[in-house]
This record gives sequence, C-alpha cells and structure tokens, in this order.
Amino acid sequence: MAKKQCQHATEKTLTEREKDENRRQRFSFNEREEEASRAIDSQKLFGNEGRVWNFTELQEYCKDEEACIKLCTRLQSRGFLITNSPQACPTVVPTARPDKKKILAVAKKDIDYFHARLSAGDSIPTFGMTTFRQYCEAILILQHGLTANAVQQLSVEEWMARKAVTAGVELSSTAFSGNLMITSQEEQLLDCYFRNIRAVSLQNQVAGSDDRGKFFLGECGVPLSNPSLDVKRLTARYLSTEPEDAMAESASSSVGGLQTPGQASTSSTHLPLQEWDAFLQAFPVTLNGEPPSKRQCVQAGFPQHRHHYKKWRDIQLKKRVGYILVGRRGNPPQPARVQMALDKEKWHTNKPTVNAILQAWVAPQPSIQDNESLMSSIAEQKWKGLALQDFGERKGKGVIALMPFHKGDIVCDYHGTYISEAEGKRRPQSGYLFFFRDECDRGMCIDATAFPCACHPDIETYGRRMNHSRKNPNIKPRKFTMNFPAGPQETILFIALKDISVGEELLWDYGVTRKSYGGEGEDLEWLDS
Ligand SMILES: C[S@@+](CC[C@H](N)C(=O)[O-])C[C@H]1O[C@@H](n2cnc3c(N)ncnc32)[C@H](O)[C@@H]1O
Repeated sequence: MAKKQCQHATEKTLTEREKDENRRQRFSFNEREEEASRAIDSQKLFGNEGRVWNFTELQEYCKDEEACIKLCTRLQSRGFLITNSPQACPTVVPTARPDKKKILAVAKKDIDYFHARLSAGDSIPTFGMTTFRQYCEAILILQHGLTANAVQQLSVEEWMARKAVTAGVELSSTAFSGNLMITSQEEQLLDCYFRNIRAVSLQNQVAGSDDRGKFFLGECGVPLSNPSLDVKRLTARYLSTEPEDAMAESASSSVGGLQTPGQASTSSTHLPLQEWDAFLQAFPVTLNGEPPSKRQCVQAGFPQHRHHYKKWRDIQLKKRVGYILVGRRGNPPQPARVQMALDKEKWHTNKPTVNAILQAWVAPQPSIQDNESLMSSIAEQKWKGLALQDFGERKGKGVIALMPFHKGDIVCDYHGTYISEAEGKRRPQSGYLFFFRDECDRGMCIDATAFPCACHPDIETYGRRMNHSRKNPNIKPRKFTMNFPAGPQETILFIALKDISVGEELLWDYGVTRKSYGGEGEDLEWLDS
C-alpha cells in the first residue's frame, strides 16, 4: 500500500512538473505573442504618423467645402486617416496591398502559349522572349521568395548540375539550388527559357561582352542588372491600370518598337497573344498592301483595332526597309540612291525615311582571316555558347552547345602550344596533340596537354575538350591563316557541319587529322555516338 502511495506521489510530482513546464512554455508563448502584437501596433503607429489629419485642420488649407471634401476622399484613398470628417465625406477603405503573385496567374496564358510555340520549335518575337524570361524570374522571386540578387547570380553551371542530378528522375519537385523546390511545370518553363531564349541572347552577344556563365541574360547576352525591375515591368505590362496608350508606349520602348495587343492592355482588356496570330492569318502583312480598316477588323472579330493596326504597320515598315536594302550589302548605301529606290515604289503611306534605311544598313562581315572579333576570341579564348559536361569515367569531359549553331558557324579553335610534328611525336601521347600540315606543307602539332595553359591560367579552353565521333560528327577542324596584327598565324577552327541544337555534344572525327588522337598505332576503343 505504502509502495502504491509512493508511486502515486511520484506520478503526481511528475504531472506537476509537466504542468509547470507547460505553464512556462505557455507563458513564454504568450509573452512572445504580446511582444509581436506590440511590434505590430508600434509599426502601425509609425506608419500612420503624419498620416492622421483632422478635417477642420484640412479646411484651414482648403477653404472651399466641396474641394476640401474631395481632398479628404483622395487622402483617405491613399491611406491617410481623416478624423472628424463630415458625413458628406465618404469613408474610403485604403487600397489593399496588391497580391504580388497575381501576375503569375494573369500572364500564365501568354506564357503557356509561348511555351507551346517554343517547344514546337517555332520562334517567338523578341518581346515574347523578354516576357518569358521576366516570368521565369517572377516565379523565382514571387513564388519561391528568392532575392533579386540570388536570381541575378544563378549560374548555368548550377542549372546543369541540377539537371544532371534529375536526369532520368521524374521531374517533380526538384531543387534548382540549395533547398529551393520548384514544380515540374516551373522546371519546364525554366528549361524552355534556358534552351530557347538564353541561347538566342547568347547569339545576340556582341564581341567583347561576357555572359559570365549567368543563367539569366538580357537580350544582348549580358547578365541582368536588376531582376526585380524585370518583375515590376512584367507586372506593369499585365496589371497596370494606366491608360492603354501610356502602356503601349512603355511596352514598345522595351521591345524595340513592337508591341502586342495583349502586352499593352490592362488586365481587364488583356488579350491572349494567339489573337495576333489569328489576326495575321486574316490580314497577312505584305510589302505593298494596306493595313485593314477599323471596319474590316471589327467585322473579322478583332475589336482591338488600334493595337493590331499599329503593329501591322510596324512590321510592314521593317519589310520595306529590308526590301530597299536587298542587294546593297557591299558598300554603304548612298542617300540619293536610296531616295531613288524609294521613289520607284508606290508607297504613299507607311513609307520608310531615307535616314531609317541608312541606319538599318549593316556592314558586311569581314572574311574569316581578317575578322577582328574572331581574332579576339582566339587571343582571349572566349567562346560563347559552350559549356563543359562530364560524360563519365571513360569518355571524360566534353563540350556541349548552350546556343544553337548553324551549319558553317565557327564554334571555337584548337588552342595550345605550336611545335613541330617531330617534337609532337617525341612528347608523351596525351590525347591532346593535334597534328596538321601548315601552308608550306611542314608537319606541325598543337600541344594542348597542359591545363590550364600558361597563357590563360584561369579559363577552360574548349577545343581540347571536344570528344570524338566517327559516325556522328557535328563539327570539323579546318585550318585558316589568321591575319593577326603581330603577323599571320595558322589556326585550327572548328566549323559546324550541320545545325546544332542547345544541349548537343560537339563531336568531331579524330580520324580526319593526319595522325589521329591517341598517337600512331594506339588502338583506342571510342564510345561513338
Ligand atoms: C581531346 S581529349 C577530349 C577531352 C577529354 N574527354 C577530357 O576529358 O579532357 C581526347 C581524349 O578524350 C577521350 N575520348 C574522346 N572521345 C571519346 C570517345 N568517343 N569515346 C571514349 N573516349 C573518348 C579519349 O581519352 C581521348 O584520348
């Protein structure tokens, strides 16, 4: 009995202790809650400081009763608190903070449309690419809470590492970086951006610029300077309640003169971009045709006549400029000749100016041997649209395309130390020796064994990493004598044998060099793809 009582006492003591603990926890919880609510109150007070006005005080500044009531209403709508306001002054609830994520839902229709077109291999206009990129940034910032800086810093390497991890795995809820979870649908959009839009930005990159391996690039292939501004622009384009004309203005300035009805309108009048395609089918843009009249537009089911009309004319104007410039690629066009060419056409409206045509003229590309931008790529070993990928133990690393290359494009060079063929044969056959015969039919060798090379200690030289394929090569090496300022230099350049898409490995047939890789007589077992 005593034992039982003792046990009972222990149980009771334990329960008391537990109760104490609960009380302590509840107390600290309550304390925390109180602290939080004090913070909220003081924040409110702080926010309202200077925002509380008395109606009588307002009247001192605004004597006219009617005007004062209007002012009172306006201030209320901007979040000011007006005390002592008369009955005539309606109480206005301050505008609620807009739901930031709303943009993701509103723009989704257009994004899905672009996604479908890009996935089908179709091209989309520049404004569509910008919108798509901005949407991808918005997903990461608004949906996943990444900071603008984090989005700016995302790298291709990170993306590819993530893709490698998910290869062969269901694409649901995978992490882009760290513990960021993105849905399979978001992943597909980001991948679509990476494959189709980033690739085009790289193609637009001018010599001397650098993408620094960043995932998000602006239209000219350089890293973004302000992703949050991109999100704001996207939001403004879809959700702004500004008058349509003002929006059309801002949309056209950001997309190089072209705008879409869908992009430019307010959320309530937002039109899907498919409508423009349908419009083009009904009224194709021709060199000499007339844009459809308002009546024709309305009859064909396109009430947003003004946007369609303007865009139709913009496209026709570009066509006309291109038409006048056809066949004038050699020397810069002369204003008088351009004027004569224009006079021959029966274009009474939407006629390009001589100046616009002169400005649109692009100087012909210099020959490969004299191409300065190519020479600087060779000298600096900066090649755009390439990345390394690990293909496993046997094959090692290789190079993949990050942008499409067209048949005939130069991909990169074979960089290394120039030595004689005899010297190359004496050196250990590392698998990085490229043998060729020079202009004077002397046996030569480029030794790319050393990594990093002495002249570019901080970068990857891609030529030495290109793997072999006898059956499916997509590039081939060709010898050029480049006219460098210091004198001519024999250079091996890799040329695309066919169109190459993003993600494809760049492969060449090692058998095409005089002595194939691996050195004479060595029988390597190639993993031919
Ligand atoms: C010029 S290097 C290519 C880059 C190399 N994979 C690396 O990781 O640095 C040539 C060497 O790559 C390997 N290699 C290239 N293509 C291959 C293939 N199709 N199958 C197996 N190994 C290959 C061979 O070891 C060859 O000697």
